[in-house]
Amino acid sequence: MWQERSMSGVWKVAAVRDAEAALMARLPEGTLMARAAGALAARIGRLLGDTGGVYGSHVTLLVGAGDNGGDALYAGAVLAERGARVTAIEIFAGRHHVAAGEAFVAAGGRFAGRLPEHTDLVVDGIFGIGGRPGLPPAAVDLLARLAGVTTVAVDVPSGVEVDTGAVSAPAVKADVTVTFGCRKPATSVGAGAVHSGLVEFVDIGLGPYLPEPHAIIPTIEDIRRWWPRPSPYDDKYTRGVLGVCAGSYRYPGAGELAVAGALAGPAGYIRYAGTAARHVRYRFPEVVTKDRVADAGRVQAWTVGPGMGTDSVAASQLSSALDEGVPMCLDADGLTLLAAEPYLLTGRGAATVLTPHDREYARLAGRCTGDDRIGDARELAERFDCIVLLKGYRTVIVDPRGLTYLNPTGDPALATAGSGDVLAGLLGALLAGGLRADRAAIAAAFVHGLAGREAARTGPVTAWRIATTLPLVLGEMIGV
Ligand SMILES: NC(=O)C1=CN([C@@H]2O[C@H](COP(=O)(O)OP(=O)(O)OC[C@H]3O[C@@H](n4cnc5c(N)ncnc54)[C@H](O)[C@@H]3O)[C@@H](O)[C@H]2O)[C@@H](O)CC1
Ligand SMILES: [K+]
Repeated sequence: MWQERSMSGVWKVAAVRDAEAALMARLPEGTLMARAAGALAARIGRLLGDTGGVYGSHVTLLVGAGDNGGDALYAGAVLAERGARVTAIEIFAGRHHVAAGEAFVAAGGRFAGRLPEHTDLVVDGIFGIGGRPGLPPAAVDLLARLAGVTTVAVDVPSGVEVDTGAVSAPAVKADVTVTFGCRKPATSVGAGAVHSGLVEFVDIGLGPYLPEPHAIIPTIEDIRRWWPRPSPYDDKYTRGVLGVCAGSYRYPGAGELAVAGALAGPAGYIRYAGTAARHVRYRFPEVVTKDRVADAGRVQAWTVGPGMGTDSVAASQLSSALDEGVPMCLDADGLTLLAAEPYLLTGRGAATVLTPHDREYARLAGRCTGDDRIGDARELAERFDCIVLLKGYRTVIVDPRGLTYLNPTGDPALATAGSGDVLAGLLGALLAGGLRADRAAIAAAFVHGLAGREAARTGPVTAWRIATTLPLVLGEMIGV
């Protein structure tokens, strides 16, 4: 039973089917479909309202053989009653949800063998949670001819693998996906999240019947609740001291960016250790710098890796930081060092967060990320007994027990050099501030994403601009 949080959980098909069966057994037949179709029609009505209204608009339904097509047809019936000209095209000739088809025709909708002259909005009712990856050629052809038309996907974008979000074959690219009962991986992770566009959740009453979710999408309220705040009795030490080992003679910028990210976090004190010390000292007078981790003094957490290099000096810096036995965010070159020495973390008592992008993942896992990003992250978390933050448009965060979170604030603008250095610094500061390591990873990704989006509003995004936007976002949105 996961009633309270059903808005932000993500469930796979088997769990959705079980919950639907349990709920349907208590309701008159057709109730759930009526709820779904009513909400779908309302959402389409709002979209059409933005472009001249429902009356007289041209809506095309792409209708598969199952209940997903039924939802589209019932919604089409509502729109036809409101004066839209609604055309339904069967993807599989002669096969559609019979009762929904009758209601659709009775309301004034019409079935046609080919596309109408003009379409204002297309509804993807080809496949829902019964869909297998890919689309039939007829659907691919129709979608190509409808390119550029506003597209609303029913429940999930057809063609996306529902349980993983993988797009391994042709799939619908929606502007809006209206999803029923709960969110699914198809709309929440991987390329599927991109194909879903804006996801609108419609509550059809499944909440009480859903088990523990496959993954959780944190909300801004979660982040506000978790973010450590100083008490009147705190001093700079009790707020947490973070050690940052990042940057080098060759890449001093990585040190500066990691420290900039860290300074936005809740730690009271940042110690820097590395060969970019001079640069860091000049840019941040508030940071105490040393060349060597071994000389840095006591800290409550370490961020190690960005731009530090992978030579023997870097390896000994990492090993000194590991010796401290405090929580650590290990990123970038630190991950390359770990890939070369996979037993580095064995027997470690303190939490470690690994923050790979796809190429770093491949180095660590010995294989590329595949179609199932949640599965990929879980595999690495189990292997290293660590928390893994696998970066992407929807960053996946898993703990070794398999608890999984999907960050909803990702933005393409974040894919810029040095952006990850800022994230690693911020994450480390949250660890030093005493936040549980999985939450530190989620909170850092969430706020980092918000900062990227905010920075993108006023021009091209650079890592430095993400870092300098963090305090603004924290003040205005998280209330720090
Ligand atoms: N079960 C329920 O309680 C509710 C279901 N609803 C809707 O029902 C949907 C699920 O309906 P169905 O279970 O009928 O399944 P779908 O409507 O997803 O379609 C399944 C049909 O398409 C075929 N198919 C799937 N992938 C294919 C592919 N790649 N190529 C060719 N054929 C393929 C299947 O063999 C099957 O005949 C949900 O997504 C949702 O839209 C909603 O009405 C809400 C209530
Ligand atoms: K669909």
